[in-house]
Amino acid sequence: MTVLRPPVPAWGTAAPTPPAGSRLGRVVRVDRGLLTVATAEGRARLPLDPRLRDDAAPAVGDWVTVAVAAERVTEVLPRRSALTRTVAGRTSAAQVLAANLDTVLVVDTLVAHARVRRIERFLAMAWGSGATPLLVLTKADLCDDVPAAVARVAEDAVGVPVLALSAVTGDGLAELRARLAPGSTCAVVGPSGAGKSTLLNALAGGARATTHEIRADGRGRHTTTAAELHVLPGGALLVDTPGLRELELADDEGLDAAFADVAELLTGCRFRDCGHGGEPGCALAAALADGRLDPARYRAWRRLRAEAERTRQRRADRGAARRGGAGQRR
Ligand SMILES: Nc1nc2c(ncn2[C@@H]2O[C@H](COP(=O)(O)OP(=O)(O)OP(=O)(O)O)[C@@H](O)[C@H]2O)c(=O)[nH]1
Ligand SMILES: [Zn+2]
Repeated sequence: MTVLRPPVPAWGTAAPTPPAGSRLGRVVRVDRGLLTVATAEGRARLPLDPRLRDDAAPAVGDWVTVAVAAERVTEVLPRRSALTRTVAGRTSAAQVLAANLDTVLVVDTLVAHARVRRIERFLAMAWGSGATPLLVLTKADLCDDVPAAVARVAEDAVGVPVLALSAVTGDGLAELRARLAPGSTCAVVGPSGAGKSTLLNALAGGARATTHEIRADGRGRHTTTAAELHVLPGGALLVDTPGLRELELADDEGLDAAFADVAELLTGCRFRDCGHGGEPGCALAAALADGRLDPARYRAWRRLRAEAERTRQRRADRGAARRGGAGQRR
């Protein structure tokens, strides 16, 4: 096997035991058709065993087994957690963006957003992945009253730690680094312009290669599709996943966690199948009426729930079509 670079020094706190007779590796980069895998011997660019192609493709962060003699990845080991998005289009297949994450950094700015509304879906996505979300609020240098802004957001981000920082002054960066344990794996998600790239660069130091390239034909910038796992100076591992723009919830797994307050209220509805649309004894209606539930938060919950339901329905339809014997795979 061709050793390209020294191996990833920190193996992750939960490295599985390699199956007998094979070598264990972690996927650190995915390019079209080729995986860069770090093993104890070093990094290698390897193809996937053709027999595996019909299965879910490995993602950055996946633990895999490598057949040394054949120089190929033979097996993707079960994932502890996975950050997924639904691929746009008719099929709504879930694409794994990053596997085996411990922490998902949900990034937004402290400027001009008093509430957590626009990142609720990212929090839900983080909870749904099985990892623990950490809310990072950037551009503290542009915010007049950081503690007040943090307090407002923290109120809606139930159960999620909130950290404020500035990539310009460096304030708060040390606190964030201290939360990323050596050997743990994290990823960064958040809306456009939130400061994700800037934060990644600040965390990774020189370790991160640019993901923006100038197109040879002069038609402007494009973002490479490669996702990559970087080793941060402190020993934590960071998944760099470009293209998280068109986020859609793949399921409602994360919703109850992101909206724990709403989920709690729901248990009080008189009817178990309450549609919360004016039925008698609806606990949500009562909470809205007496101000315990913020109407905007309620609307956000309904929107995300409907989105998850549409995705679920499309998946079910697709599954039914496949079982119907059309014989079209993938
Ligand atoms: N003042 C200040 N500006 C910042 C900070 N962090 C990022 N910025 C600026 O905010 C703008 C957006 O930052 P990016 O890092 O490109 O944001 P992004 O989330 O990666 O955006 P997309 O690539 O569109 O997803 C840039 O002009 C940054 O220089 C900060 O802490 N303070
Ligand atoms: Zn109800």
